[in-house]
Amino acid sequence: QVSQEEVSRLSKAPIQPPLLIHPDICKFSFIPRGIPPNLMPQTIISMFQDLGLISQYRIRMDTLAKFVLMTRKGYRDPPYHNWSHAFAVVHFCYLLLKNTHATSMIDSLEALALFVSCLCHDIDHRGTTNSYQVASGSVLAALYSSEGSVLERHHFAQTVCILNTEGCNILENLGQPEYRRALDLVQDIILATDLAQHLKKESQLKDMVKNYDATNSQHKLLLLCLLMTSCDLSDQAKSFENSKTIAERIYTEFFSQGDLERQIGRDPMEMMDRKKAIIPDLQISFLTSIALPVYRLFVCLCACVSVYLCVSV
Ligand SMILES: Cc1nc2ccc(C(=O)N[C@]34C[C@H]5C[C@H](C[C@H](C5)C3)C4)cc2n2c(-c3ccccc3Cl)nnc12
Ligand SMILES: [Mg+2]
Ligand SMILES: [Zn+2]
Repeated sequence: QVSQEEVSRLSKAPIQPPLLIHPDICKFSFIPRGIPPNLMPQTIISMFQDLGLISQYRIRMDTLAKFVLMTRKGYRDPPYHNWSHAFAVVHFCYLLLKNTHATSMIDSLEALALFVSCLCHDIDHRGTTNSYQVASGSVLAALYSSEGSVLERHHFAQTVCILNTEGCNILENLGQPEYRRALDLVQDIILATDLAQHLKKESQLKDMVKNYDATNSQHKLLLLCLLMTSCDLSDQAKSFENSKTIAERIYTEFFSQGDLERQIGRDPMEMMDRKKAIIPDLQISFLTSIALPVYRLFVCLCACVSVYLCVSV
């Protein structure tokens, strides 16, 4: 729980425009960690406001404040999958929604669902992977391993749990059909953050990008998943210094998991094994085989859509 005092302090604070919180906040090169952690909740509220989501969906300020604070509380503090990662992902999503054609390709409910998904996509992450949940026979594996994407199903369940907490339901003023659609979108988008699932969709994503059809709901969903993955990996799209710092946090998590796997008598994957992993090599293969293709797809999509927009105007 969060204290009523904290909620009312945040909900009564005047909403400053994002640029007043940090002059570089609207630049893709901005490192979100430049925002002090105690200012992150109000920066998120400021982004909600700037995207027009508060007025459009009649979100009560005290509800939004409690929702953001409960979400922050929902994150643990592993080296990488913590609140500051969630904030970095939300910030990139804000920039995407402000600066690219994405807004012409998705409607405002989808934008709301994407933004909320970015905030909540790793809630209660333990700093270990899906395969470790299954290998260690964790409670989450017992709950979700039959459907796969164990962690991501848990992140979504935690999100619903917060929305169902008294005074936290920021979607309460949506009509019933919109509410249903928003929750279904948040579920699909959070599930899309399982990289194993993203890799399986590679060919569908390529096809969507080539013949993007805004009336095709499958294309819309694939686009939202691509945007979500772009946000989740966005620390790799910044300065080398930032990418290196983030990779170090990720491998700290991976190697701790490798140590745990040894303790339960299992042989860790190379990228989890501090004795075998060569981080530069692993990062080059991650960037070339997973991260770069994501951003190339997005750039290609924007090119295709801007041609489409010029032609259709
Ligand atoms: C910099 C960087 N490096 C990363 C290197 C590797 C992997 C990774 O999960 N690899 C795979 C490789 C195969 C096929 C699937 C399932 C498993 C087997 C494990 C993926 C992730 C990495 N990652 C993420 C990230 C994004 C989403 C969830 C978790 C994380 Cl950690 N965000 N940034 C980074
Ligand atoms: Mg995740
Ligand atoms: Zn993430």
